[in-house]
Amino acid sequence: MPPKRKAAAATGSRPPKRVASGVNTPVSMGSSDDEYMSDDADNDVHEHDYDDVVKKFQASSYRSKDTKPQESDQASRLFRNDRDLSGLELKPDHAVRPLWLDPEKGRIVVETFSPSFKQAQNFLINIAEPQSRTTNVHEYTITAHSLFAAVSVGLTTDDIIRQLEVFSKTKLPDGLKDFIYSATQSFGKVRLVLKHNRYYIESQDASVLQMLLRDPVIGPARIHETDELIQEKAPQMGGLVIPGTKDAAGVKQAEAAAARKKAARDDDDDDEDEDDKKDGAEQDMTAYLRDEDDDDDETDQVHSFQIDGEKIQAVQEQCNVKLQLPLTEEYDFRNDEINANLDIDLRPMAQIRYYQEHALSKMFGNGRARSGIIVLPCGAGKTLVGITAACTVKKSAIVLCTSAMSAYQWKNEFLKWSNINPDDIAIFTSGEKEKLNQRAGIIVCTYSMVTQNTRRAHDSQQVMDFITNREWGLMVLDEVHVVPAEMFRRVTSKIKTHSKLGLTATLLREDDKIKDLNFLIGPKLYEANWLQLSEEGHIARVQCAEVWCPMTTEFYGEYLKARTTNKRSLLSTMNPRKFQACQFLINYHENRGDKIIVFSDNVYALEKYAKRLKKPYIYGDTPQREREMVLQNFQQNESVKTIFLSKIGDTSLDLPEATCLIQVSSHYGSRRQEAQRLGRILRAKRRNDEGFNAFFYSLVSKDTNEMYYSSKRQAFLVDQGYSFKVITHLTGIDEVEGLHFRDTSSRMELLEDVLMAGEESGSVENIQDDLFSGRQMHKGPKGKPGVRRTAGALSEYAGGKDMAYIEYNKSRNKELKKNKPTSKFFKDIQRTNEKRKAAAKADQ
Ligand SMILES: Nc1ncnc2c1ncn2[C@@H]1O[C@H](COP(=O)(O)OP(=O)(O)OP(=O)(O)O)[C@@H](O)[C@H]1O
Repeated sequence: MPPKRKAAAATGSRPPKRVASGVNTPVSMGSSDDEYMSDDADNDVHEHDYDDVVKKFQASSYRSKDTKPQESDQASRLFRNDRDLSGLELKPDHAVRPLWLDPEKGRIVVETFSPSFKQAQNFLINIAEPQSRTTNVHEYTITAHSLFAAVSVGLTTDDIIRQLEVFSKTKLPDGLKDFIYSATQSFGKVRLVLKHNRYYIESQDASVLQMLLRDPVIGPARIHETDELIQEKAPQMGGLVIPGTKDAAGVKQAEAAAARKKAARDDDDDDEDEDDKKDGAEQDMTAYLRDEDDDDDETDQVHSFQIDGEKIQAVQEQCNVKLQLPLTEEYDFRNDEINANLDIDLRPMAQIRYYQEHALSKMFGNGRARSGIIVLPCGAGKTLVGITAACTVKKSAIVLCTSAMSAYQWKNEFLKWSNINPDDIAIFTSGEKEKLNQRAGIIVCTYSMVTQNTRRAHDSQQVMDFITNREWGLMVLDEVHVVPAEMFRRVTSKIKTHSKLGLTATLLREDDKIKDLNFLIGPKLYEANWLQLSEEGHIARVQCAEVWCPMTTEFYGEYLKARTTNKRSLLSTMNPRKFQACQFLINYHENRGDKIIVFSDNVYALEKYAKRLKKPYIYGDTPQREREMVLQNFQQNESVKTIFLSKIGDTSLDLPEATCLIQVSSHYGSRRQEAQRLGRILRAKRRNDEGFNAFFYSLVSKDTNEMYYSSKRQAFLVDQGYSFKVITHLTGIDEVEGLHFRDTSSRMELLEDVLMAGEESGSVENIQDDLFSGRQMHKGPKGKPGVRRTAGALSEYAGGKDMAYIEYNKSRNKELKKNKPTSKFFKDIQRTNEKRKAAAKADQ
C-alpha cells in the first residue's frame, strides 16, 4: 500500500504534481456541514465495511487551513473580521465572470444574471453540490463527493481547475486548488468495465493499474493473457443514439424561446452577433470555453487488465474499502453477446426533453452505460429517463420501486412510451407475481419484495429465483433517497446487474447514508434546476402558502394536557378550524375549476375529513380496484373534483389533472415528503396555459408543534427557489354555506370522538410494501438556518389580511376581474403575472 499523504489543503503544501505515482488517501477535512445530510436518523444501518470509506467522504467539504473555530453564538461569525472578503483581489474583468469563491469553505456563489451564467452552471453541476438555487443567486459547495462525480464523468483535474479559474472573479485560492488535486487523484480514476462479457479494470493512468497489480488481492485476480497492460482508444459515444433525441429540435426550440424570455440570462454564446457586442474579456472567455469543448473530442488512451469474473466482489471490496479507490462501473452493452437483446424502443411520438437528454448523455457519454444517479425535480419525468435508458441498453432490465402503486405506474408508463410487447414486462409485488417467459424482458418490483428475508410463498420464491438466477443489463432504482442503505446492499448483492441507474428528486435521505449511494450505485451524474424547469414550463409554477389555523379553545385545552405525541398530533390535525379552512379552500378551488388533492398522513383524520365532506379517499388498505376507480374518476369525471389521499400518494402518482394541493396532516419535518407532495401538482396538464399557477397549501394549527415542523419541511423547497406565504385569515370563511363545526356542540362532539380514539389513531399510516411507512420524525440538519418565509412584518398578517384570488385561467379572468384582490399575497401574484404577460407580448 502506498504511503498515506495528508490532504494538501490541510497542510497548506503546494499542489502535488499531476503525474500519479500511486494512490493518495482521500481527503478528510473535519466535520461536514453538508446540507444534503439527512434529517432522519431512523435506519439502523451499520456494520458494513463501506462505512469506513463513507466516513472519509462525510467530512469532505473543503475547509481552508485558516478556518477559525466557530464562535459560541449564532450571529458573531457574520461580523468577524476575517469574514471580510473585500481584501480579495478582483480580476480586472470580474464583471463578466459569474463566480464568487469563498476561500475558506469551498463555497461558490454564482450570479445568475451574468452573461456566462449558463456555461458556469453546466460546469458547476458537474463538480459541485447545489445548495440553494434562487432567482438571482445560486450557491454550490465543492466536496470530495462532487469531485468524485466530476472525475467519473470524464473531467480531469486540470479541466476543473482551469474552468474554475476562468469563471472566478478572483484568483483561485491555493488551498482550494490543493483540495481539488488531492480529491481527484484519489477518486474516480479506476473503472470496472464489463465488455465482451469479460471484466476489466480500466484507467487512463497506467501507474495506478501497476499499483493495483501489486496488491495481494487484486494481483492474483488478474487473468494472465499477457503481462503487459492492454492499451486502447478511450471509449467514445461512437454511433450510439439515445432514443427520443433524434428529433429533439422542437424541444430545443421551446427551450430557446423560454430562455429568450429571461432577459438577464439569455446570452447565448453560440450567437455570433452577440459575440461582436461583447467586450474583449467576455469574448476571451467564450473562445476559451469553445476551445475546451473542442478538446473534449480528442481521443485519449486507456489502459486495462482483465480480471476473473468470479473474483469481482473481492476486487471491489479491496479497491473500495482497503485501497479507498472506489471503482466506478461501466457496461459495454453493445458488445454483450451473451445476454439476449430485448426488443424495445421508444414510440415515435416520444421525444425526450433537453434536460432528460443531458442527464442520459452523462450516463451514455462514452457509448457505455455508466452507473450513477440522476436527480430531476418531481414531475420532471424521471420515469421516461428510466424507460429511455432501458430502450438504449436493450437488455433485460429490472426496475425497483418504493410501492406497489408505483410499480403499476412504471409498467403502464413502459407500455405508454415504448413499444415493448406486453408479455415482456411483468410485475412482482406482494399482490402480483407475474412471470416472464421470454429470454429478455423487464420486471418491475418493489424493494421490499426483493429484499424480504422471511420465508416466501411458493409462487413468490419462484419469481425470486428467476430474478436472482439471471443477469440483468440494467437496474433502475427509483426514489433512491428513501431506500435504506442496507436494502441497497441486499439488492445489489442479490441481483446480478451490469449497470445501475438511480433516480431521485431530492437527494435528501431518510438516514445519514446519502454518501453510501456513491458506492452502492455510482456518482451523481446530473442534477436539474427546479426553478429553471418551472420557468421553461416543464413543471408547473406553484404558489405555496402556509395557512395558520387557530386552535379552538376546547381543542387547545386538551392539546396542552395531552401526554403523548400521537394524541397531540391528532388534536392538532382534527382542529375544527383547520377542518373549516380545508372546507373553504376546497369550495374555493372547486369553484374556480381546479382539481384538488388533500393529503393526510393520518388515516383517522383522512377518513373523518373525507366522509364529512363527502369526498372519495384512498389509503394503504384501499383495494387496488377501488383505487383505480377513484383515480380514474378524478381524472375523467367532471363531478369528482377533490380526492383525499394518505401518504401512498406522495410519490410516483401521476395525476396531471391536479392543480391544487392541500395538506392537512404531514410527516413531521420531512423535507423529502414536502417536495414529493409538491411534485403531484408540478406535472399539472394546464401548466402552460397563460398565467397558470398551481396552488400548494399547508394547513397548520397555530401554536402547536405543527408550526415548527412546517418550517422544517419547507427548507428544501425554499432552497430550490420557492417561497411560502403565510395566510392568517381566510376572508369569507364564515360565509361558507354548510360550514362544519360552527356551533360548540358539534365541536365538542368531535373532540369527544378524538379523545376516545385509540392512541394508534394519532400515528402515521403503516403500509405494506411501501418504504415510506414506519419512519420517525425528522431532525433538522445541524446549523441549518431556519426556513425563510416571505411574510412581511407580523402586523401585516395579524388580521385584516384577507384571501381573494386572481384567476389566471383566461376564461375565468373576466369573472374575477370584478373582484380585485386585496391581500398582499394575491396582489403580488397578480403583479408577477402581469409582468410575465407583458414580457411574453414583448417577445412576440
Ligand atoms: N419528454 C416528455 N414529453 C412529454 N411528457 C413527458 C416527458 N417527460 C415526462 N413527461 C410527463 O411528465 C409527467 C411527470 O413524469 P414522471 O411521472 O416521470 O415524473 P417523475 O419525475 O417521476 O415525478 P415524481 O418524482 O413525482 O414521481 C408525466 O405525465 C409524464 O408523462
